Amino acid sequence: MSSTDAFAQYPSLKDRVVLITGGASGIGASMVEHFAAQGARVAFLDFDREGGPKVAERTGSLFLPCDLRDIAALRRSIAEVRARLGLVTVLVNNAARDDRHGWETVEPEYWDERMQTNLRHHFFCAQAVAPMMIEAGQGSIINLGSVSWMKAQGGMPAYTTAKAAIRGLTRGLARDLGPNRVRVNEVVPGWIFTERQLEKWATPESEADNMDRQCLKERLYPPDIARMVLWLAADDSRMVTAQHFVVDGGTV
Ligand SMILES: NC(=O)c1ccc[n+]([C@@H]2O[C@H](COP(=O)([O-])OP(=O)(O)OC[C@H]3O[C@@H](n4cnc5c(N)ncnc54)[C@H](O)[C@@H]3O)[C@@H](O)[C@H]2O)c1
Repeated sequence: MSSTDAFAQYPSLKDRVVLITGGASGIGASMVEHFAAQGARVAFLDFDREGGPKVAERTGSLFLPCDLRDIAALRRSIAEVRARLGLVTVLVNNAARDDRHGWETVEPEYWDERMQTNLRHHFFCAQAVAPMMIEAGQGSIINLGSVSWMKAQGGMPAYTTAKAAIRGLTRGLARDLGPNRVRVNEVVPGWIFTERQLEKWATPESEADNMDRQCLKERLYPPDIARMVLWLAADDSRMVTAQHFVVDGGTV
């Protein structure tokens, strides 16, 4: 990152139990690092058995291997987080996969798998942690959306459909859980230069096109998202719920 490495410390995050999905790489790994640096007690679920242990070792966090498409496994993992760390009061629903697919070739099985990867586990993780948040008297759930559908981006209709649905999930759950002091918000990343993006999709042309559309003429990196997520998790945002926050350098 070209900006400062200094970032805010939130006293309310110290010792808080935080659960992050997809923490083994990319934006999720940065969030694990940022929450650990706040003194939070962090657990993350991911099916990457190579990357997960490295992030866990670097940050002193708890890595539980889990394929989030398997709801029974997800529920077992979250019960284990509770047993080992205590009541989860911050959930970041981050895991997803932006595989490209042509609209002509999509079959029902593929469509369903895309929903399982990009949408379904967000709800079931929230369902599993909400009772802990209610017991604790507070909670913050942060769902990761995407600007792709807002920009009418093509080439991955199942992904953009799932990501658009994150907005509805966020607002519906915010209404249901608000009386119990559980907040639900969405962070919407623009194009964030993770290893996967650099490896898979970044070309000089695509980057130049994106930079033309950004007001701020710099690349965005995972910490730019992690720092917005910290604020939404902390008590500093105590009356903020049912909202979405776009972090994209001002893309039109
Ligand atoms: N990078 C971007 O430009 C960008 C843009 C818009 C939105 N987002 C969103 O931000 C979030 C993080 O994206 P990223 O770029 O860091 O992605 P990434 O691919 O770098 O990391 C995603 C992580 O989720 C894990 N994961 C995926 N499917 C899983 C499953 N079924 N079970 C368990 N773990 C699984 C992966 O192993 C990986 O560690 C996603 O929700 C993504 O849609 C990213």
